[in-house]
Amino acid sequence: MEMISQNKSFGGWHKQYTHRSDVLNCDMRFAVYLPPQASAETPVPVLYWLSGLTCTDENFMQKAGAQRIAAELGMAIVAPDTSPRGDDVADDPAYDMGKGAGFYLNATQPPWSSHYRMYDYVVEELPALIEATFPVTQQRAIAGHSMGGHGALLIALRNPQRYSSVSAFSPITNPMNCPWGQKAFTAYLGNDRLQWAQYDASGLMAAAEHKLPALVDQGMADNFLQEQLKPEMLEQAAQLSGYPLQLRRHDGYDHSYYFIASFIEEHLRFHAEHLF
Ligand SMILES: N[C@@H](CCC(=O)N[C@@H](CSC=O)C(=O)NCC(=O)O)C(=O)O
Repeated sequence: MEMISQNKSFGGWHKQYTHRSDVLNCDMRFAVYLPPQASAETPVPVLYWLSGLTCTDENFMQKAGAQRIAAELGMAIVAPDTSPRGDDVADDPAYDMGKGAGFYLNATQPPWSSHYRMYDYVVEELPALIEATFPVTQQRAIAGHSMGGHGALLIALRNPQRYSSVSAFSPITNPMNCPWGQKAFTAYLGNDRLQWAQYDASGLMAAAEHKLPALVDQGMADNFLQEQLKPEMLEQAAQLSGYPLQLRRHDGYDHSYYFIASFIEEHLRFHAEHLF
């Protein structure tokens, strides 16, 4: 693992690293924010942030303004990339397929299956590396935006024992029934809808038994709201299983990081309630 940048921020440190990923079979980059409290004597819990289509580890760290509150709360934040990277990794010219669009699943179909295993990377490999390297505890929360909101929800729903809480901004809630999800699932998973269902947040929430605190914020001026995101599907799923979902709608907010920056403090404080 190699550190490629570091910046002091609110008394803590924002750092970027590259490392070899055995799961993804390529070199990867991630970012970590370590608050001032983090030390071998006082390890801190970690919030994993999953970004959306076209993003890298940088979008959240540079635009969300999360570092001030993370420093106050004593919470580390880890932001992975959104797909495998490198010259030998399959890609597609469209922004919603291939690099930058890993959808946090394990692809089963060629040419994607040789690298696209973001589910295993985020659930297993990256936390193991983070916990072996930095002064952090095994207390974890997970959050994300759009495609990353979908990733955070499905990963928390499938691994409730690994996280204390989950939150999302503008998540894709029902990828089996929206154009972004159907395109990605067909390419990465083939036509078997039983495989698709393993990665559908609404289906997973409707059937959930072990329930985590869950917060979702959705802007009502979001261009993707009706065709791609469909928060009402997650709401219906939560009603079916009695899931403790807090879904908030905000007039006038769009899909951008201006929306995320407006409410990220509330998400960090929500996670802190359950992490500490
Ligand atoms: N057509 C756009 C689409 C890309 C986009 O809007 N990406 C969002 C996430 S959308 C769902 O996952 C994003 O977070 N963009 C990065 C940012 O910093 O705002 C395009 O190609 O630009």
